[in-house]
Amino acid sequence: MAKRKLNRRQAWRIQKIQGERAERAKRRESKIQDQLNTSELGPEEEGVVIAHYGIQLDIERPSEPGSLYRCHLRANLPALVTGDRIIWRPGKDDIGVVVAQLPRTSELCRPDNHGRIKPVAANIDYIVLVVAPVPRAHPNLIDRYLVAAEAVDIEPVLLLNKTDLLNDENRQHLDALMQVYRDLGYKVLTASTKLEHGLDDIKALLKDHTSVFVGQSGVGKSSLVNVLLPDVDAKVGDLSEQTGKGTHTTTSAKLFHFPEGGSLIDSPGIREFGLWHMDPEDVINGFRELRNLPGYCRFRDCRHEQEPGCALLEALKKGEILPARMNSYRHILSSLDED
Ligand SMILES: Nc1nc2c(ncn2[C@@H]2O[C@H](COP(=O)(O)OP(=O)(O)OP(=O)(O)O)[C@@H](O)[C@H]2O)c(=O)[nH]1
Ligand SMILES: [Zn+2]
Repeated sequence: MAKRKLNRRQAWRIQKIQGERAERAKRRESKIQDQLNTSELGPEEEGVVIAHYGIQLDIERPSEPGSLYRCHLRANLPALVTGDRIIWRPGKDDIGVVVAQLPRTSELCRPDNHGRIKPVAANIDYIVLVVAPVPRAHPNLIDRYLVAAEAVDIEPVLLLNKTDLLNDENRQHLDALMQVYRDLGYKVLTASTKLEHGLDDIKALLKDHTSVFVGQSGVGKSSLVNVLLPDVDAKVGDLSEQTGKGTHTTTSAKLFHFPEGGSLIDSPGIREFGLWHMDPEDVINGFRELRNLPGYCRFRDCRHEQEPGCALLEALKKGEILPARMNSYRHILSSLDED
Protein backbone atom coordinates (compact mmCIF):
# COMPACT_ATOMS: atom_id res chain seq x y z
CA MET A 1 0.00 0.00 0.00
CA ALA A 2 2.68 2.42 1.06
CA LYS A 3 4.50 1.74 -2.14
CA ARG A 4 1.51 2.50 -4.32
CA LYS A 5 0.85 5.76 -2.51
CA LEU A 6 4.42 6.78 -3.03
CA ASN A 7 4.14 5.97 -6.73
CA ARG A 8 1.02 8.05 -7.05
CA ARG A 9 2.72 10.90 -5.31
CA GLN A 10 5.77 10.51 -7.53
CA ALA A 11 3.61 10.53 -10.62
CA TRP A 12 1.86 13.67 -9.38
CA ARG A 13 5.19 15.36 -8.70
CA ILE A 14 6.52 14.49 -12.14
CA GLN A 15 3.34 15.77 -13.73
CA LYS A 16 3.59 18.98 -11.71
CA ILE A 17 7.23 19.53 -12.70
CA GLN A 18 6.45 18.89 -16.36
CA GLY A 19 3.49 21.23 -16.18
CA GLU A 20 5.58 23.97 -14.62
CA ARG A 21 8.26 23.50 -17.24
CA ALA A 22 5.74 23.75 -20.07
CA GLU A 23 4.23 26.84 -18.41
CA ARG A 24 7.65 28.51 -18.18
CA ALA A 25 8.39 27.69 -21.84
CA LYS A 26 5.02 29.19 -22.81
CA ARG A 27 5.67 32.38 -20.80
CA ARG A 28 9.14 32.66 -22.30
CA GLU A 29 7.81 32.24 -25.83
CA SER A 30 5.03 34.78 -25.27
CA LYS A 31 7.56 37.26 -23.88
CA ILE A 32 9.72 36.71 -26.97
CA GLN A 33 6.58 37.13 -29.11
CA ASP A 34 5.80 40.42 -27.31
CA GLN A 35 9.32 41.64 -27.94
CA LEU A 36 9.03 40.71 -31.61
CA ASN A 37 5.61 42.39 -31.94
CA THR A 38 6.52 45.60 -30.16
CA SER A 39 9.78 45.86 -32.14
CA GLU A 40 11.74 45.98 -28.92
CA LEU A 41 14.40 44.02 -30.76
CA GLY A 42 17.08 45.33 -33.08
CA PRO A 43 17.30 44.35 -36.76
CA GLU A 44 18.07 40.81 -37.86
CA GLU A 45 21.72 39.94 -38.20
CA GLU A 46 23.89 36.89 -38.66
CA GLY A 47 25.63 35.21 -35.73
CA VAL A 48 27.50 32.11 -34.66
CA VAL A 49 26.66 29.92 -31.65
CA ILE A 50 29.71 29.96 -29.37
CA ALA A 51 28.20 27.87 -26.56
CA HIS A 52 24.79 26.85 -25.29
CA TYR A 53 23.42 26.46 -21.81
CA GLY A 54 20.07 24.71 -21.90
CA ILE A 55 17.63 27.29 -23.22
CA GLN A 56 20.13 30.12 -23.61
CA LEU A 57 22.91 30.55 -26.12
CA ASP A 58 26.03 32.67 -26.41
CA ILE A 59 26.05 34.27 -29.83
CA GLU A 60 28.91 36.11 -31.52
CA ARG A 61 28.78 38.69 -34.28
CA PRO A 62 31.19 37.52 -37.00
CA SER A 63 32.38 41.13 -37.34
CA GLU A 64 33.25 41.32 -33.60
CA PRO A 65 35.17 38.16 -32.65
CA GLY A 66 35.18 37.67 -28.90
CA SER A 67 31.97 39.64 -28.29
CA LEU A 68 29.27 37.53 -26.66
CA TYR A 69 25.51 38.11 -26.64
CA ARG A 70 23.17 36.02 -24.56
CA CYS A 71 20.17 34.93 -26.57
CA HIS A 72 16.94 33.03 -26.09
CA LEU A 73 15.88 30.53 -28.66
CA ARG A 74 12.41 30.70 -30.15
CA ALA A 75 10.38 27.60 -29.33
CA ASN A 76 9.75 26.73 -32.98
CA LEU A 77 13.48 26.33 -33.75
CA PRO A 78 15.34 23.02 -33.66
CA ALA A 79 17.99 22.50 -30.97
CA LEU A 80 21.04 24.53 -31.93
CA VAL A 81 24.62 23.47 -31.29
CA THR A 82 27.98 25.15 -31.03
CA GLY A 83 29.19 26.25 -34.45
CA ASP A 84 25.67 26.82 -35.80
CA ARG A 85 25.19 29.90 -37.94
CA ILE A 86 21.98 31.68 -37.11
CA ILE A 87 19.91 34.83 -37.56
CA TRP A 88 19.31 36.76 -34.32
CA ARG A 89 17.99 40.09 -33.11
CA PRO A 90 19.66 41.96 -30.27
CA GLY A 91 17.39 42.81 -27.31
CA LYS A 92 17.09 45.96 -25.21
CA ASP A 93 17.81 44.16 -21.94
CA ASP A 94 20.97 42.58 -23.32
CA ILE A 95 19.17 39.35 -24.09
CA GLY A 96 18.59 38.79 -27.77
CA VAL A 97 16.46 36.30 -29.63
CA VAL A 98 17.58 33.73 -32.18
CA VAL A 99 14.96 33.71 -34.93
CA ALA A 100 16.38 31.30 -37.53
CA GLN A 101 18.98 28.66 -38.15
CA LEU A 102 21.12 28.80 -41.31
CA PRO A 103 21.91 25.54 -43.14
CA ARG A 104 24.78 23.48 -41.74
CA THR A 105 27.73 22.48 -43.93
CA SER A 106 28.55 19.59 -41.58
CA GLU A 107 27.61 18.21 -38.20
CA LEU A 108 28.99 15.88 -35.57
CA CYS A 109 26.24 13.72 -34.09
CA ARG A 110 26.35 11.25 -31.26
CA PRO A 111 23.84 9.08 -29.45
CA ASP A 112 22.66 10.55 -26.14
CA ASN A 113 21.99 8.51 -23.01
CA HIS A 114 18.69 7.32 -24.49
CA GLY A 115 20.26 6.20 -27.77
CA ARG A 116 18.86 9.15 -29.74
CA ILE A 117 21.29 10.56 -32.29
CA LYS A 118 21.84 14.25 -31.57
CA PRO A 119 24.10 16.85 -33.15
CA VAL A 120 26.79 18.20 -30.81
CA ALA A 121 28.64 20.63 -33.08
CA ALA A 122 28.13 22.08 -36.54
CA ASN A 123 29.99 23.60 -39.48
CA ILE A 124 33.32 21.89 -38.86
CA ASP A 125 35.91 21.85 -41.66
CA TYR A 126 38.68 19.68 -40.17
CA ILE A 127 38.82 16.80 -37.74
CA VAL A 128 42.42 16.92 -36.54
CA LEU A 129 43.36 13.43 -35.41
CA VAL A 130 46.24 13.73 -32.97
CA VAL A 131 48.57 10.73 -32.68
CA ALA A 132 51.93 10.30 -30.95
CA PRO A 133 54.82 7.89 -30.51
CA VAL A 134 53.59 7.50 -26.90
CA PRO A 135 50.89 6.30 -26.41
CA ARG A 136 51.81 4.34 -29.51
CA ALA A 137 49.93 5.31 -32.68
CA HIS A 138 47.96 2.20 -33.60
CA PRO A 139 47.06 1.86 -37.32
CA ASN A 140 43.73 0.21 -36.47
CA LEU A 141 42.70 3.04 -34.23
CA ILE A 142 43.80 5.66 -36.77
CA ASP A 143 41.69 3.92 -39.40
CA ARG A 144 38.70 3.84 -37.08
CA TYR A 145 38.93 7.61 -36.58
CA LEU A 146 39.30 8.12 -40.33
CA VAL A 147 36.21 6.00 -41.02
CA ALA A 148 34.24 8.10 -38.55
CA ALA A 149 35.44 11.34 -40.16
CA GLU A 150 34.66 10.13 -43.69
CA ALA A 151 31.18 9.09 -42.50
CA VAL A 152 30.34 12.66 -41.50
CA ASP A 153 32.05 14.02 -44.60
CA ILE A 154 34.53 16.21 -42.74
CA GLU A 155 38.16 16.23 -43.86
CA PRO A 156 40.41 14.45 -41.37
CA VAL A 157 43.97 15.72 -40.87
CA LEU A 158 46.60 13.61 -39.14
CA LEU A 159 48.83 15.35 -36.64
CA LEU A 160 51.79 13.39 -35.30
CA ASN A 161 52.63 15.13 -32.02
CA LYS A 162 55.58 14.57 -29.64
CA THR A 163 58.15 14.32 -32.45
CA ASP A 164 60.75 14.97 -29.73
CA LEU A 165 60.10 11.36 -28.69
CA LEU A 166 61.09 9.93 -32.08
CA ASN A 167 64.16 7.72 -31.78
CA ASP A 168 66.01 4.94 -33.60
CA GLU A 169 63.44 2.42 -32.49
CA ASN A 170 60.19 4.12 -33.51
CA ARG A 171 61.13 6.66 -36.20
CA GLN A 172 61.16 4.29 -39.15
CA HIS A 173 57.85 2.71 -38.24
CA LEU A 174 56.10 6.05 -37.69
CA ASP A 175 57.55 7.66 -40.83
CA ALA A 176 56.29 4.69 -42.86
CA LEU A 177 52.89 4.84 -41.16
CA MET A 178 52.47 8.55 -41.88
CA GLN A 179 53.53 7.94 -45.48
CA VAL A 180 50.70 5.39 -45.86
CA TYR A 181 48.20 8.15 -45.07
CA ARG A 182 49.93 10.75 -47.25
CA ASP A 183 49.76 8.27 -50.13
CA LEU A 184 46.04 7.87 -49.51
CA GLY A 185 45.67 11.64 -49.89
CA TYR A 186 45.36 12.72 -46.26
CA LYS A 187 47.11 15.81 -44.97
CA VAL A 188 49.72 14.86 -42.37
CA LEU A 189 51.38 17.34 -40.02
CA THR A 190 54.07 16.79 -37.42
CA ALA A 191 54.69 18.76 -34.24
CA SER A 192 56.12 18.79 -30.79
CA THR A 193 54.07 20.88 -28.44
CA LYS A 194 56.80 20.43 -25.86
CA LEU A 195 59.53 21.95 -28.07
CA GLU A 196 56.97 24.15 -29.87
CA HIS A 197 58.00 22.67 -33.23
CA GLY A 198 55.72 22.56 -36.24
CA LEU A 199 53.17 24.94 -34.77
CA ASP A 200 53.36 27.38 -37.69
CA ASP A 201 52.24 24.68 -40.11
CA ILE A 202 49.28 23.86 -37.86
CA LYS A 203 48.33 27.53 -37.52
CA ALA A 204 48.58 28.02 -41.29
CA LEU A 205 46.33 25.05 -42.01
CA LEU A 206 43.70 25.84 -39.38
CA LYS A 207 43.49 29.53 -40.26
CA ASP A 208 40.09 30.43 -41.79
CA HIS A 209 38.66 27.04 -40.85
CA THR A 210 36.76 25.51 -37.95
CA SER A 211 38.40 22.43 -36.46
CA VAL A 212 38.08 19.89 -33.68
CA PHE A 213 40.94 17.94 -32.06
CA VAL A 214 40.30 14.27 -31.47
CA GLY A 215 42.45 11.32 -30.47
CA GLN A 216 43.41 8.90 -27.77
CA SER A 217 44.00 10.05 -24.23
CA GLY A 218 47.55 11.27 -23.62
CA VAL A 219 48.53 12.20 -27.18
CA GLY A 220 48.68 15.89 -26.28
CA LYS A 221 45.33 17.46 -27.21
CA SER A 222 45.25 19.68 -24.11
CA SER A 223 48.87 20.63 -24.66
CA LEU A 224 48.03 21.62 -28.23
CA VAL A 225 45.09 23.71 -27.08
CA ASN A 226 47.36 25.39 -24.53
CA VAL A 227 50.01 26.38 -27.05
CA LEU A 228 47.57 27.37 -29.78
CA LEU A 229 45.05 29.13 -27.52
CA PRO A 230 47.13 30.67 -24.73
CA ASP A 231 44.17 32.70 -23.43
CA VAL A 232 41.84 29.83 -22.66
CA ASP A 233 44.16 27.98 -20.33
CA ALA A 234 41.69 27.87 -17.45
CA LYS A 235 38.87 26.55 -19.60
CA VAL A 236 41.01 23.70 -20.88
CA GLY A 237 41.72 22.75 -17.29
CA ASP A 238 37.99 22.68 -16.60
CA LEU A 239 37.39 20.41 -19.52
CA SER A 240 39.88 17.78 -18.40
CA GLU A 241 38.51 17.92 -14.87
CA GLN A 242 35.03 17.20 -16.13
CA THR A 243 36.29 14.23 -18.14
CA GLY A 244 37.71 12.86 -14.91
CA LYS A 245 34.28 13.03 -13.32
CA GLY A 246 32.73 11.30 -16.30
CA THR A 247 30.32 14.13 -17.06
CA HIS A 248 31.75 14.67 -20.53
CA THR A 249 28.67 13.67 -22.51
CA THR A 250 26.56 16.47 -21.06
CA THR A 251 29.14 19.24 -21.23
CA SER A 252 28.37 21.69 -23.99
CA ALA A 253 31.00 22.33 -26.61
CA LYS A 254 32.60 25.78 -26.87
CA LEU A 255 34.01 27.63 -29.84
CA PHE A 256 37.38 29.37 -29.47
CA HIS A 257 39.31 31.56 -31.90
CA PHE A 258 42.98 31.03 -32.64
CA PRO A 259 44.87 34.34 -32.45
CA GLU A 260 46.19 33.69 -35.98
CA GLY A 261 42.71 33.01 -37.36
CA GLY A 262 40.44 30.00 -37.49
CA SER A 263 38.37 28.42 -34.73
CA LEU A 264 38.41 25.37 -32.53
CA ILE A 265 35.30 23.69 -31.15
CA ASP A 266 36.18 21.74 -28.07
CA SER A 267 34.53 19.66 -25.36
CA PRO A 268 35.56 16.43 -23.65
CA GLY A 269 32.84 14.58 -25.58
CA ILE A 270 34.00 15.89 -28.95
CA ARG A 271 37.58 14.79 -28.22
CA GLU A 272 36.25 11.23 -28.12
CA PHE A 273 34.67 11.48 -31.56
CA GLY A 274 35.67 8.45 -33.63
CA LEU A 275 35.04 6.04 -30.80
CA TRP A 276 31.30 6.71 -30.93
CA HIS A 277 29.05 4.14 -32.48
CA MET A 278 29.34 3.72 -36.25
CA ASP A 279 27.27 1.82 -38.81
CA PRO A 280 28.73 -1.14 -40.73
CA GLU A 281 27.95 0.48 -44.09
CA ASP A 282 30.14 3.42 -43.13
CA VAL A 283 33.17 1.20 -42.70
CA ILE A 284 34.00 0.41 -46.31
CA ASN A 285 33.23 4.00 -47.33
CA GLY A 286 35.77 5.13 -44.76
CA PHE A 287 38.54 3.29 -46.61
CA ARG A 288 39.21 5.50 -49.61
CA GLU A 289 41.06 2.84 -51.59
CA LEU A 290 38.35 0.22 -50.97
CA ARG A 291 35.12 2.14 -51.29
CA ASN A 292 34.72 1.86 -55.08
CA LEU A 293 35.77 -1.78 -55.40
CA PRO A 294 32.67 -3.73 -54.23
CA GLY A 295 30.88 -2.75 -57.45
CA TYR A 296 33.40 -4.90 -59.32
CA CYS A 297 32.98 -8.04 -57.15
CA ARG A 298 31.36 -10.96 -58.98
CA PHE A 299 28.67 -11.38 -56.32
CA ARG A 300 26.52 -8.47 -55.27
CA ASP A 301 26.46 -9.66 -51.69
CA CYS A 302 30.21 -10.33 -51.64
CA ARG A 303 31.62 -10.14 -48.13
CA HIS A 304 35.17 -9.82 -49.44
CA GLU A 305 36.34 -12.76 -47.36
CA GLN A 306 37.07 -15.65 -49.74
CA GLU A 307 34.51 -15.31 -52.52
CA PRO A 308 35.73 -15.96 -56.07
CA GLY A 309 35.91 -12.85 -58.24
CA CYS A 310 36.18 -10.53 -55.25
CA ALA A 311 37.63 -7.22 -56.44
CA LEU A 312 39.06 -6.43 -53.00
CA LEU A 313 40.89 -9.74 -52.74
CA GLU A 314 42.24 -9.32 -56.28
CA ALA A 315 43.48 -5.82 -55.55
CA LEU A 316 45.09 -7.14 -52.38
CA LYS A 317 46.85 -9.89 -54.35
CA LYS A 318 48.14 -7.35 -56.88
CA GLY A 319 49.52 -5.22 -54.08
CA GLU A 320 47.11 -2.34 -54.77
CA ILE A 321 45.76 -2.51 -51.25
CA LEU A 322 48.06 -2.66 -48.24
CA PRO A 323 47.52 -5.82 -46.17
CA ALA A 324 47.54 -3.71 -43.00
CA ARG A 325 44.65 -1.59 -44.27
CA MET A 326 42.69 -4.67 -45.36
CA ASN A 327 43.22 -6.19 -41.90
CA SER A 328 42.15 -2.95 -40.36
CA TYR A 329 38.96 -2.91 -42.44
CA ARG A 330 38.11 -6.44 -41.30
CA HIS A 331 39.01 -5.69 -37.72
CA ILE A 332 36.83 -2.58 -37.51
CA LEU A 333 33.92 -4.37 -39.18
CA SER A 334 34.07 -7.26 -36.73
CA SER A 335 34.52 -4.95 -33.75
CA LEU A 336 31.15 -3.33 -34.50
CA ASP A 337 29.37 -6.51 -33.42
CA GLU A 338 30.77 -5.97 -29.95
CA ASP A 339 29.69 -2.32 -29.62
N1 LIG B 1 57.50 14.62 -24.94
C1 LIG B 1 56.37 15.26 -25.20
N2 LIG B 1 55.35 15.18 -24.33
C2 LIG B 1 54.22 15.85 -24.63
C3 LIG B 1 54.06 16.62 -25.81
N3 LIG B 1 52.82 17.14 -25.83
C4 LIG B 1 52.22 16.71 -24.69
N4 LIG B 1 53.05 15.92 -23.97
C5 LIG B 1 52.79 15.26 -22.68
O1 LIG B 1 51.85 14.21 -22.89
C6 LIG B 1 51.01 14.05 -21.75
C7 LIG B 1 49.56 14.08 -22.17
O2 LIG B 1 49.28 15.37 -22.71
P1 LIG B 1 47.80 15.97 -22.75
O3 LIG B 1 47.91 17.27 -23.46
O4 LIG B 1 47.20 15.96 -21.41
O5 LIG B 1 47.09 14.88 -23.64
P2 LIG B 1 45.53 14.79 -24.03
O6 LIG B 1 45.48 14.20 -25.38
O7 LIG B 1 44.87 16.08 -23.81
O8 LIG B 1 45.02 13.73 -22.99
P3 LIG B 1 43.52 13.59 -22.41
O9 LIG B 1 43.18 14.85 -21.71
O10 LIG B 1 43.65 12.41 -21.47
O11 LIG B 1 42.65 13.28 -23.57
C8 LIG B 1 51.39 15.19 -20.79
O12 LIG B 1 52.26 14.66 -19.81
C9 LIG B 1 52.11 16.18 -21.69
O13 LIG B 1 53.07 16.93 -20.98
C10 LIG B 1 55.18 16.69 -26.70
O14 LIG B 1 55.17 17.34 -27.76
N5 LIG B 1 56.30 16.00 -26.34
ZN1 LIG C 1 34.32 -8.73 -52.71
